[in-house]
Amino acid sequence: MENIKIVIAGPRGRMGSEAVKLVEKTPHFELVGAVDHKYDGQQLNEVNGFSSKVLIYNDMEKCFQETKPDVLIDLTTPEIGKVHTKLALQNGVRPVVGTTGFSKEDLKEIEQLIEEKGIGAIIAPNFAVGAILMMKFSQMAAKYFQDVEIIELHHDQKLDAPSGTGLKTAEMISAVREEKKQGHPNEKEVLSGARGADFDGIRLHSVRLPGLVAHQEVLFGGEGQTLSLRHDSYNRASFMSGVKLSVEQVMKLDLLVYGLENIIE
Ligand SMILES: NC(=O)C1=CN([C@@H]2O[C@H](COP(=O)(O)OP(=O)(O)OC[C@H]3O[C@@H](n4cnc5c(N)ncnc54)[C@H](OP(=O)(O)O)[C@@H]3O)[C@@H](O)[C@H]2O)C=CC1
Ligand SMILES: O=C(O)C1=N[C@H](C(=O)O)C[C@H](O)C1
Repeated sequence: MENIKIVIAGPRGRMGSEAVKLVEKTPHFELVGAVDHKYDGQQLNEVNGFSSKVLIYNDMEKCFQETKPDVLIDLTTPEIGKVHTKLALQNGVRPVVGTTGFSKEDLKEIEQLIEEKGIGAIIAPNFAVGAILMMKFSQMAAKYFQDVEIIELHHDQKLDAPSGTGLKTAEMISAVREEKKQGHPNEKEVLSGARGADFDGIRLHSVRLPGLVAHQEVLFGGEGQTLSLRHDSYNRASFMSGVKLSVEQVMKLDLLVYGLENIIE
C-alpha cells in the first residue's frame, strides 16, 4: 500500500497534537507538512515535542503546492475550519475535518465544491466510536420517545456552544421524531435561557467546566419511565481511531460524508 501523505492544520492544539502522534506512529501515514497561524517556516520538532521535522506553513495554499498532500486533517477553530476545508478541495486535497461550527449553508457549499472537483471529504462532529453509537441509539430511541433533552458537557476552553455533537444528535433525532413542543404549553422562563436552546422543539443544554473533556447525555421521557444514554471521552486519544479510519476512507470517496455514523456499520 502506498503511503497516504498528510498535512495537519492546528498541530499544537489539544486534538491536533494527538493527530500528529497518530500520523507519526501509523506505518502507511506520512506527515508532509503542518499549517498553523504562528511559527511560519519553522520545523514542527522545534515548536512542540514531536519527532517530525516537517515545515510549518502559515499559508495553506503554499503548503499544498510544496508538499503535495493527499489529505488535510483540520483541527483548528470553528471560524477557520470551514475556510481550510474549501481551500483543500479547491487545491485537490481531501479534507478530514474534526473542527466544529459548520452551518447547513457551509455544508451545501462544500458539497458543490466536491461535485466540481470529484474528490471526497469527511466532516465528523465526533470521531469517538462510543459517541457515534450514542447518537445512533438516540435516533433509534426517538422513534419511541418524542420527549427528549440533550445535555452536552465540555471543558471550559471550548469555543462553540452547543457542541457539534449536540447539534448532530439533535439533527439525527429530529429526522425521525414526531414533531412536538415539549414541556407545559404555558411554561415561562423566569430566568432567560433556563430551558436551554431549542432545535426543532428539542432542548439542548451546554455545560462548561474545568476538569471535563467531552461528554453527552441524551434523556428520553415517557409514561412512567425515562431512558438515559451517556457517552464520556476522558481523553483525546478516544478520538484517534476515528481519525485513522477517516483518513483511510476519504481516499476512496467522491462525496461528502457528514458524520462517521454514515461509514461505521
Ligand atoms: N470531531 C471530534 O471528534 C472533535 C472535534 N473537536 C473540535 O476540534 C477543534 C479543535 O479543538 P481543540 O484541539 O480542543 O482546540 P485547541 O484550541 O486546543 O486547538 C486549536 C489549534 O488551532 C490553532 N489555530 C488557530 N487558528 C489557526 C489557523 N488559522 N491556522 C492553523 N491553526 C490555527 C490554535 O492555535 P492558538 O492556540 O495559537 O490560537 C490551536 O493550536 C474544535 O472545533 C473542537 O470542537 C475537538 C475534539 C474532538
Ligand atoms: O471541543 C471539544 O472538545 C469537542 N468538540 C466536538 C464537539 O463540538 O462536539 C467533539 C467532542 O465533543 C469534543
